[in-house]
Amino acid sequence: KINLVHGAHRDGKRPDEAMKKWRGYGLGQFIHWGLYAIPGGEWNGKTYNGAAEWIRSWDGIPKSTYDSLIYKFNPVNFDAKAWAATAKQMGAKYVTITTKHHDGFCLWPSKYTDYTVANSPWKKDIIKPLVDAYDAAGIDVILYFSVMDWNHPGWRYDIKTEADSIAFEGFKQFTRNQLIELLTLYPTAKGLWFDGTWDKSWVKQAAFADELEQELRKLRPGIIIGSRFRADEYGKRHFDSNGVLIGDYEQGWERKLPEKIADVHGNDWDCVMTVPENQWGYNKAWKGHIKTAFELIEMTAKSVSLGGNFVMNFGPQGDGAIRKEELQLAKEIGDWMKVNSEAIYNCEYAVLDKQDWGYFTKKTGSNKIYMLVFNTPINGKYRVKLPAKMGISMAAPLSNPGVKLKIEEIKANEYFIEFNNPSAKQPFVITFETDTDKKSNQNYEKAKT
Ligand SMILES: COc1ccc([C@H]2[C@H](O)[C@H](O)[C@H](C)N2C)cc1
Repeated sequence: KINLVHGAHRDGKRPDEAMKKWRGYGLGQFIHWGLYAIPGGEWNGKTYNGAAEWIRSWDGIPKSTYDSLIYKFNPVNFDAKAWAATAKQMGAKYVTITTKHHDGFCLWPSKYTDYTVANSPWKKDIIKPLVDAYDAAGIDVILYFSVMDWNHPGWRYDIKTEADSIAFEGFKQFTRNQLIELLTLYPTAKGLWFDGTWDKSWVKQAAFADELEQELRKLRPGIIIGSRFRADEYGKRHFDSNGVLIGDYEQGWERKLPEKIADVHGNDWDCVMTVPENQWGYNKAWKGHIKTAFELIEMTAKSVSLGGNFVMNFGPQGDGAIRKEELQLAKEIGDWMKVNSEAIYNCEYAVLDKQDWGYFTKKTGSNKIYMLVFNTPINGKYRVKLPAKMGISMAAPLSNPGVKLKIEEIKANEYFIEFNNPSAKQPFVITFETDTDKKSNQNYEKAKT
């Protein structure tokens, strides 16, 4: 083990109530909204091929021209309650909202820069109504904050000269001021989601970032900060030089999912996912592969089955309305969650071998197991392997608990649960209970000798 001052200060899952609540969310919403939603991936009739929220970095647009988009920010169709209602009916338990993306435009009236909503035609705070609306809907709010700030004169990609160093010192104080301002203005926020922390300039600030993280945790006890905020003194990010996760949960799962439980190293984690292949901010061209509700539900099931949460991104339009395709997905996911969310909320890795028909989840603190079925076996028999001495009882469709499904023990600790569900067009859930004393329940049929 290397002696580290600014590596991880804790190992393993945080045991406190705030983190237990986070662990049980299952499904979340990401919102990417800002000036980039106005051009929506297009400029002077030409489409930008990168991610729409990165359009400022496109050679095709002078930076000052992009920056003057502030004078066009007037989202007449913005309705915080409507956004929260969409998330509520979808079944999201938390939302991560961009307060400031890389372009430096602040959706709150920060007093540390003029580049905020206060100096736009809209004038009003966007974050406050959103925090209030989501809090009222019972959806916890996490504030996304990009450290990299293309608008601030003190930002540097690396520190090469004395002048860089002086400028960046000012930038570091500005960043600290804005973070304290956000936690002070929006005290109900449950976490900070940091981005724009990969450049050398910030990676070299191990001591400053470590002290700042500790200051923020003292200011807001219980606040949740993931592995994207800071590097250790050797420049290691996410996992420190001893391989220990820095922060409260792993934030490396961006547009990708772990395959097996070993991939998550016993840590908390969530996956943040775009609906198109790689568009976070609003992009007019809704092109390439657009994930269906079925795919997004399967990613949610897979995430929870591996002990994580799944966060689906929304990129509201420049006028403040959520695009109809995203509203439709939210509706379809919500309809599925209405029937099956018991298998998602407050569930965890079931410590059972994955089977071809889908994913296992386990209700935290109970012996209830859920089988989330995405691939129905032609013979209607669902294979389940249990650890030795563990029994299985009362298998039933989650949507129809009165139906007792036949359980056949086909060999030691291996069972078929029979369920013919030919009309299934949507993923469905079978549930059963395990108990440690196998002798106690004889309702499974011994394999025919
Ligand atoms: C350099 O590759 C990047 C950098 C930043 C991102 C940003 C996206 O703009 C979005 O905010 C995502 C959550 N974040 C990682 C994506 C890819």
